[in-house]
Amino acid sequence: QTTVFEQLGGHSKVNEIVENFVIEIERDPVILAYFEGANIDRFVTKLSEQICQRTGGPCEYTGDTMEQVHAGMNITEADFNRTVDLLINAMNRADVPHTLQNQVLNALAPTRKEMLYL
Ligand code: HEM
Repeated sequence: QTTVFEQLGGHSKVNEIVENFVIEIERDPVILAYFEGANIDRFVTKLSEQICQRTGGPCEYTGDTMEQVHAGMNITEADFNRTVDLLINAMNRADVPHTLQNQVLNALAPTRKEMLYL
């Protein structure tokens, strides 16, 4: 059976989603505020790895834990949901079909409880 990663179309589509996601973040003043001082190149690399790994692709996530990364940001539920909306916009702009979008979101959903209100 094929993985979600394969159904997406592999690395190039994951990279396209993440690049679009960064553009969406840059357009959203509320979420952009969290990224002041962040290393965007590193964010792109590590998030791509993580999406690849969690969707069943041939990658190993080499970044810090979700708790470590997001600690001190005090991310609210509303801002978490707002960020998910930006990711959905990014996937729409990358022409990812909706059923597949849901599978990507399901693959990332477990991270939610690892970063809220830390
Ligand atoms: C779908 C949920 C999310 C996932 C899977 C995720 C994943 C990641 C990953 C993989 C990194 C890079 C880790 C590293 O550098 O080792 C990162 C960094 C970051 N994330 Fe998230 N994230 C999520 C949601 C959020 C939300 C909701 C916010 C804020 C509203 C946020 C703010 C940040 C910031 C500011 C950084 C950069 C930290 C720095 O470079 O100092 N993330 N995230």
